[in-house]
Amino acid sequence: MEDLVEALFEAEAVKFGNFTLKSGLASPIYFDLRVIVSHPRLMLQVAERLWDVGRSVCHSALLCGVPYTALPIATLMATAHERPMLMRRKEAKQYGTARMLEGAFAAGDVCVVVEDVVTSGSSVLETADVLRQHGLQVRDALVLLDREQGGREILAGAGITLHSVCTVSRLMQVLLDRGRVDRATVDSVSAFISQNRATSPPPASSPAPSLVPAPGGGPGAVAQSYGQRARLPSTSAVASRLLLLMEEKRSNLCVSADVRMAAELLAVARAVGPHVCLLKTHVDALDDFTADLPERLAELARSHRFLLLEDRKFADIGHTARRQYQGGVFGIASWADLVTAHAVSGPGGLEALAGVGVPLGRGCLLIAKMSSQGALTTQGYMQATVAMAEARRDFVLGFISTERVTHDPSLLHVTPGVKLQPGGDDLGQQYLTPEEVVGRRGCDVMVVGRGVLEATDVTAAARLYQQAGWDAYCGRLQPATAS
Ligand SMILES: O=c1ccn([C@@H]2O[C@H](COP(=O)(O)O)[C@@H](O)[C@H]2O)c(=O)[nH]1
Repeated sequence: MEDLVEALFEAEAVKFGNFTLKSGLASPIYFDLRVIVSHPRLMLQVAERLWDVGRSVCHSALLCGVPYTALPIATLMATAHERPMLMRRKEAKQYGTARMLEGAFAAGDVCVVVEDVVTSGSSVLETADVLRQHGLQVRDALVLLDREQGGREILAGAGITLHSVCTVSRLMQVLLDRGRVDRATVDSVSAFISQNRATSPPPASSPAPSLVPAPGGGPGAVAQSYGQRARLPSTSAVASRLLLLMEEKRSNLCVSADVRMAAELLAVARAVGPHVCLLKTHVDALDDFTADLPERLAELARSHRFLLLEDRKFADIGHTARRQYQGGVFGIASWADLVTAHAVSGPGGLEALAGVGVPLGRGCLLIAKMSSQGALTTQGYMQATVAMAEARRDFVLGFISTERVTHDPSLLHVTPGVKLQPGGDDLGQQYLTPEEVVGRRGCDVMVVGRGVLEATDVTAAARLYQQAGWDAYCGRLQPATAS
């Protein structure tokens, strides 16, 4: 191991100086393991040492390298030890199969994640999430270098054991013993490491929410209670209504009542009513919609204290969207507290919807990031959606999204694709757990459809999800605000 550390130093994979990290922190040490592709012997050495530390968990597992640096390393391990490999894409292909994961596997297969450097563990978690969403079991990750900044503990919390070839303190000791660095450098690195330990992972593709202050100061959205957020001056009336209701009912559960018949819809509303803050409908998918249905639903919503969300996903030009919202056989604006809309048509569509909804006290959730595999909601699209929401704060109370797209605590994140077991369906739906969505990603409301509807006891299933969602929420609060 000592020789490997020195070889990494020689290859300039470890550097000392003053570096600004992606997070904005100034660090006295920098690891750039990408350079090892130019050193074939070193590559082989790294792959062999990783195999050594992971031998007991790798011998019957698939291997998957975190893109990109660990991809060639995992390839060397897989070929040398004849283990099948999987390749995770960073972005789904925009043509052909649109797969996020390449290679052959079956649900239940065990896969070991391979990574070059672990800091908070977020890159390993991103890859593990994709693997788990495809039904694979991920229990172990191998890493060349553990920076000892909280990644091991965070991964353990997600059920993943980290096996490392080397830690940063061991690496510094080797370099000191071999006269490659002086004592002052060792001390500054160790001070930096101990002062910059993560306690929770940042959500995928964005900075750690609990560390980001809310606009105007104070803790970020994730650390504040629903009740506190309801009372912020920037929170709209309709968002505040929902947040207070969530606090009062101790529920961040939205059941998606995707049924075919009106009687079934009413039965679901009755069965889950006490356990939800929102009931989501697709009234255009009912075989027997009648004009009296909305009032019967609204009556149940009043008696059980939940709001109605019609998941209409408006996407047309303003002139048409206005008619679809206000008129037609469904008369959505007259009964749905909230609706969903795509940002794809630009601000005109939203303006038209707001023109109808605001005078009626209604709200809108803009669709920022869909749950389905290969969704075209890219980072740029998500940012543009947030900008559009910010311009119509009187109407837009938040987003439909599988991750937080803003740290503003007065905007809500409502997340579909939730089940107690991660996985997916055969048409691209992808499921995350309540703990992942609410606890780790910091989303606010979880949308559960088939997870509840396909249960033999719908009420008991709703109660179970309500508890899981609430526990995940309490777990992310600052101690002073947890209830
Ligand atoms: O990105 C999205 C947006 C909306 N949905 C809707 O949520 C439910 C999910 O149902 P499950 O049975 O839990 O899969 C469904 O009504 C979708 O239209 C979504 O899944 N993803």
